[in-house]
Amino acid sequence: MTPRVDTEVGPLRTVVLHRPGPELQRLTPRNADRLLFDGIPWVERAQLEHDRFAATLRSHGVEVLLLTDLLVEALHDDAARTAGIDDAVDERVLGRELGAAVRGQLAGLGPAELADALTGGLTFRELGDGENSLVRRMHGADDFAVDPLPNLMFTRDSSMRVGERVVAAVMGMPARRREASLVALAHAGRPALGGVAHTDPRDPSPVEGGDVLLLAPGVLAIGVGERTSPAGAESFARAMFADGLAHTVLAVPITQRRATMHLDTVATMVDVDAMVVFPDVLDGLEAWTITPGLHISGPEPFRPAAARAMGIDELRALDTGPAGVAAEREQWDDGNNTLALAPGLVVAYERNTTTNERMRDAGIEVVTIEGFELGSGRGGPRCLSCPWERDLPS
Ligand SMILES: NC(=[NH2+])NCCC[C@H](N)C(=O)O
Repeated sequence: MTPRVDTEVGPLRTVVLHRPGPELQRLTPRNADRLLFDGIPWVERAQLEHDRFAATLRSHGVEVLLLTDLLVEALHDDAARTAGIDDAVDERVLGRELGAAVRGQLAGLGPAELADALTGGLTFRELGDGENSLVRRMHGADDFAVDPLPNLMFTRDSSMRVGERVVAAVMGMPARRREASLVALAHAGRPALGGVAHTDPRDPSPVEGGDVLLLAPGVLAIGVGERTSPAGAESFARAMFADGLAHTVLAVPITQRRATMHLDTVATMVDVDAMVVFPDVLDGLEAWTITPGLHISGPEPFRPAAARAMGIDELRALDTGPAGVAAEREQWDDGNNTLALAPGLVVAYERNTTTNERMRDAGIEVVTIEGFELGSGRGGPRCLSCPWERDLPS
């Protein structure tokens, strides 16, 4: 039977994570902004935190698939190798001659080394000796000939599973564009896992997984803001309806700024009828309701619209603490970005003490992990995980 994911909170069986690797080693104060990091992580420590996160999931009976393992396996296949290399080598940056040389260099690598190069990138210093190229001479030795993908560990954003379907995202930010094709490639090597289908390969409108919340079977919320555009939400809704994967899609406007880059930075589901929400947005959150045939109504307040679509009386909102500085600090540190292991059981960063306490007061069981280095890219347990299989909540 093909694994499936229908909700945010059904008992989690299998998840895809990416253990941060050589790509994090590339971050410097000069490139961090462009590569979407707010700090320079201590890499070994980030890996340790990630290993502990994976161990926490395993101790709750969750099978953990690591993206690098899938990718290396996929890169045994010639077509996959060519696709990965084609996507990584940008002739607009390298020019024709050097582009060909870099292709040749990558083609000579074994699957594991190629996976390292595709995720960690290549600097001009790391290119083999070769032709007398203006491009080579005019670039600094530490400039990137192939960009690294330091955000790859946020596996939630680059692909998502809705029902049986795995959808490769269309990434909104140039720094993350290649992640989605790399992830698609990694999964394509494992057809047993269900395969990947793009919403529509001709459609470039962005939709990132951090914006897509499976509120209940057949009911999706899509944040529209910095990463997902109205056109992306519309085409995603159309694709979901066409394949019978949703009966209602709620498009939820969120402020276009760094702190609220995805819907899951301000709200995540913690139980079948409850979310943890950043108090500053709680009252203002609205939704456009879209149903098959692209019938659109709204906007109206989000929670009643969501409850109606979900067929429940009320969608409970637990907040991050009283609006103000404390809540703002914890929202920035991904206090609202929880990963549910089952209804009423979530993984959260330890540091967000107020939010965690409030969730516990409301009867939610909170398992904490450290996230001091992992969080420097602005992502919490939900962003760091792409559920591959969940049971339906009972
Ligand atoms: N689903 C999420 N909230 N993901 C967080 C992604 C963080 C990443 N550095 C970015 O800016 O893209």
